[in-house]
Amino acid sequence: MLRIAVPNKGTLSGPAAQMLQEAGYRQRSDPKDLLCRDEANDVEFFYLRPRDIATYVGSGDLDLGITGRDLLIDADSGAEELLDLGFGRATFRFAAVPGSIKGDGPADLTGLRVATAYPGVMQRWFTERGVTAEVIRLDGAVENAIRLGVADVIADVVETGATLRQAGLATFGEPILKSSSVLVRRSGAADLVPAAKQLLRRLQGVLVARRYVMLAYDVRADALDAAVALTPGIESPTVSPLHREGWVAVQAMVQRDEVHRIMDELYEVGARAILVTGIHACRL
Ligand SMILES: Nc1ncnc2c1ncn2[C@@H]1O[C@H](COP(=O)(O)OP(=O)(O)OP(=O)(O)O)[C@@H](O)[C@H]1O
Ligand SMILES: O=P(O)(O)OC[C@H]1O[C@H](OP(=O)(O)OP(=O)(O)O)[C@H](O)[C@@H]1O
Ligand SMILES: [Mg+2]
Repeated sequence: MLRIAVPNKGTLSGPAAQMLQEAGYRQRSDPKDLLCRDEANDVEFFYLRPRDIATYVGSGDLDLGITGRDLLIDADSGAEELLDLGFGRATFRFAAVPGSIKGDGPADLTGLRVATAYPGVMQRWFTERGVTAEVIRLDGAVENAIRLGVADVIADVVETGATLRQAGLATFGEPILKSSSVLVRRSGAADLVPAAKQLLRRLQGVLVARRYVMLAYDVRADALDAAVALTPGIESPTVSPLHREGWVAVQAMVQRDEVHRIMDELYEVGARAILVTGIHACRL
């Protein structure tokens, strides 16, 4: 039975379970459950702290896991990214009291105290740049470390930036990394077993279903080339004859975030009855 690690709490937990459900897997009904067997798919889900997931997968005790890219890098435990799952996007950034740091380059941090819940990410970042700084490991509420005099600078997850603003801090410098939820496996593991390949394909299918919509419209045959140039689809659009002579119906997948622009342009080339429908599942 395939063994998968899923976040049990926190930002990634709900969206991870939702995505697995959309991919056709059974998920726990009680948030206190730490194990859920999906007999039909021959998969067992273990609900774990997202920070621990790379450790279990890196050791080979679990086959695959869902965690954050920042947590994967921080753990440095022999697990590697297999697929970006697209939710839980955040940047990992330096922040300080505005004006308190003399510059925003790595060397400007020399000798400073940097508080973070991601000491592995930070140690590596400093080592790679040959900068000596003191990394202070905290568990959370890192923003408080500066006003409490424990650190000069923090390095933390920033999503909306609201937490930093409320603490009177501002980001500086380039983002340390861009994080997202990721599917991970043991580094350098042999080929995926069939059940793991199937899970990967299903998750890729969910990503496509989320990214694309189905567009259908009618257009005069003499404007078909112009319309199809706007909606080339994945392989090629489906074109079927309409009962009304000289008209055809077209169906093609288009990216959700482009659909309104494409509809405007289709209308301009003469397309009518332009309809958009969602895709619930997909295997390309
Ligand atoms: N707004 C956010 N706050 C915290 N983590 C976020 C946010 N957005 C995305 N993430 C990602 O979620 C992961 C951290 O999840 P984790 O469950 O450890 O912390 P959390 O969501 O802050 O929960 P808690 O602090 O309550 O334990 C990281 O990969 C991080 O990049
Ligand atoms: O940019 P924002 O949208 O404000 O989100 C980022 C903040 O959210 C998280 O804190 P969390 O609430 O998890 O508390 P913690 O520091 O105790 O983990 C994270 O550590 C940042 O502080
Ligand atoms: Mg947190």
